Amino acid sequence: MSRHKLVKGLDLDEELNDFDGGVEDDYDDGVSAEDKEQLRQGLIRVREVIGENGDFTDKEIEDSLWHYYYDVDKTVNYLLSQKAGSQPKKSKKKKGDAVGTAAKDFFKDSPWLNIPKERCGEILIEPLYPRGRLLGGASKADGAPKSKLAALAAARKRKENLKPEDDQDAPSSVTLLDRLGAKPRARKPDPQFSSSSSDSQRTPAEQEKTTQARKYPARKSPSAEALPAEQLTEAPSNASEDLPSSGGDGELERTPAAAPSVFARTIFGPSAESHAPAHGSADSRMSKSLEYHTEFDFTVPSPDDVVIKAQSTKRPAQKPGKQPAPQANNDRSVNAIAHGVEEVAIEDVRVRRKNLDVLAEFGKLKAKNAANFVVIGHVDAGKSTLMGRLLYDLKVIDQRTLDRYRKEAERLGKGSFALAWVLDQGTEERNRGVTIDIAMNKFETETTSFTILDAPGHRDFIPNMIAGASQADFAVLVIDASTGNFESGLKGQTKEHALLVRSMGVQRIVVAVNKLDTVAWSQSRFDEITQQISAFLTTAGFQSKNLAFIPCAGLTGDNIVHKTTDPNASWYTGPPLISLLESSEPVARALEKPLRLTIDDIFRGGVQNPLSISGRLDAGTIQVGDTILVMPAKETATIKSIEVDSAPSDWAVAGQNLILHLSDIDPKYLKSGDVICPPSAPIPCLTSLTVKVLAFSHITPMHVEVLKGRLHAPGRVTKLLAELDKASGNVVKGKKPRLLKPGAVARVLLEMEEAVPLEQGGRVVLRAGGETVGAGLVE
Ligand SMILES: Nc1nc2c(ncn2[C@@H]2O[C@H](COP(=O)(O)OP(=O)(O)OP(=O)(O)O)[C@@H](O)[C@H]2O)c(=O)[nH]1
Repeated sequence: MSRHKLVKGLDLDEELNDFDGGVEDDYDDGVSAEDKEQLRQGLIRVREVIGENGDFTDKEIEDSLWHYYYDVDKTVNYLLSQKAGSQPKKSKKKKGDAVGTAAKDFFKDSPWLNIPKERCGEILIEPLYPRGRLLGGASKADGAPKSKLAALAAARKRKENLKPEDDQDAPSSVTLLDRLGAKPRARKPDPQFSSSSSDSQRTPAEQEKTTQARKYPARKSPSAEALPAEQLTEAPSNASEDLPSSGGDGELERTPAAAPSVFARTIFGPSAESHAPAHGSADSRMSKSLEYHTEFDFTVPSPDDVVIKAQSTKRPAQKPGKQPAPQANNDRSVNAIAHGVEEVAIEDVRVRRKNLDVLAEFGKLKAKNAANFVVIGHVDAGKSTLMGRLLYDLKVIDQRTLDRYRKEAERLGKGSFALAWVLDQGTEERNRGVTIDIAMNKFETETTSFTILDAPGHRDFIPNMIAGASQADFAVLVIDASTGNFESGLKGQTKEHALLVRSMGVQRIVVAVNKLDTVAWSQSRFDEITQQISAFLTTAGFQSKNLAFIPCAGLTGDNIVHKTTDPNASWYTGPPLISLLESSEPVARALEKPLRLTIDDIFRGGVQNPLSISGRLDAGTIQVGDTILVMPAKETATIKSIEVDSAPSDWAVAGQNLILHLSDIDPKYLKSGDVICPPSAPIPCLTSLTVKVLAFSHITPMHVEVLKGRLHAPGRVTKLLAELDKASGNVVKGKKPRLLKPGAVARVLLEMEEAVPLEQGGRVVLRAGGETVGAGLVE
């Protein structure tokens, strides 16, 4: 399966945007912009529903909305019941009605309310102190009543000022992702329940601040904790009034047992009330008959923590203390993503560089030759079918899979595309019967390990074809030999593709004259096509010795892996396609050059690898633990692990197709087309470059898109500097070009809208208005 298709599917930005826990960066006065918008919309809707029925202030409505987590119905119910004075007062509450009507309403859609009485547990403890009321209310310390929102804002500000010491050294610009990665403070013992001396050493004012701050955690979902029964039955009031001073009588320090939540009380039903001793008595806190209740020291790990820890120690990847060291750059949010994921899954393993001599390792390997080839040609020439057949005949895909494809393709009325589906995995590709993006597949012969880059033939997807061509060592040009189609292909993408691959540095082409079954294996048709294509390719700069032609039919498998047995094709005595592929010379690898890898794709490589990239190593070597530089972002990252051709490896060399799992970088610094290089030898980032260009169509000073692999960057041809002699490359004197005609070679000046990672010798393609207008070399 295509690597691209296998690993795509993660939109980190989207995932990060989806994350809403603990984010405080965009809070203004303690209320996030999102909350404000929810409040604004909620207010409008509540006003619409209430109509004439209430003279509530905006603040009252907003406070109710806040507590009901923007649930308009519940807010309206509450407000109207307030107005009607129908809420039963606490003192008048019936025995056994511990939860109250409002709480039941709140949970009315919850199936667990119907628990048979005999299965209900019993709660024998009452809340240790009156719970904050529904809307919390504000501290009246300053004499003026504050709304819940104002209290929230104030609490947040106080919380900011009360950051623990270990946070104070952190840079002020802590990113969202850092927060994601931060160890949750909630895991620390709650000082309110801690009997530590440090707590008792704090001043009452400090303890008051802590209490206030803790009252307003980041909102995620309505919690039962926020809606105790008493709160649901009483008007908004000053919550702080209801809370005992944490620094006062020390009651809280002595009584760590939490009060039952509304959820618990709803589940346990009336028993909680009926068995509850008088509130505030010592018995209420330490009932002897309460088998499951023992004093719990919150400063030690909870039973859950113990179990989780025990489970985690069974997994080697979860070794505590193996977290990567904190990085200098604190908004390296990828680190934080990794941490965020690891908080809930598996802890990271520190990346250790083994200081391998990669070239020596590669020498020892005695690996097979490796070659990437791009399959090009006009739309519907039969490229995917041909490659599907190749993979099938080589037993890379089995009969069952092919039968399944055939069945599904027939169901869609596209039975003839079954083999193409081996490569075309996308739903849209299958529905439309058209390749859209490069599909990568691998196969091996005795001598060579091949990577197929199946390119789309349709003109709309030329940029994807260019991305594939940029990674290819040679090309297979597929030509539809059927009557009329060869001719239309010539006018279409057959020539354009051939020119493009040549421009990208490809020197060898195997021409598959396909669909010969449709012309009864006519030798004259084959000869005619060979002649025309050969003439074109040699003028496009391919040497005759680097051209090979083969008559074949991908659909029937003739001359693909096995020689045809069709009597009409007896005139052909040459080898099948696979032999021609194998005869390609091993590619010279730029092993000694500085590391260069153009990012092809960025994705989540798994739970342990939240950020991964793929691409072909153009030059140099790389090993696990290396620090790399991403250009043009100029950000560094660490190579956490490497996959070469989908197998884990400690190192990789030029010419290999890799997946690199990264750490210590924010994904926002990565995009397809960026270049990975060593910090000691960065690729230059250019805003202005001179290019020796071959014009495919007319070029004047104009806007163009510059493509190199997956790099697509807008720019402008600002000057036609000189026209060059095609043979010698020398400047043609006396000619100041104002326009380049198709076929002309010239030196042009390009100004880019932003810096692009390109260096001398880099091959680029220029496109404008959906057409390829030229291709060239950066000088
Ligand atoms: N008769 C015959 N039909 C073929 C042969 N090869 C492919 N076809 C048919 O040609 C149609 C197009 O085949 P594809 O493999 O999708 O062509 P493609 O070049 O990959 O198309 P794009 O990638 O979209 O440009 C399908 O209906 C195939 O069944 C062949 O050798 N003989």
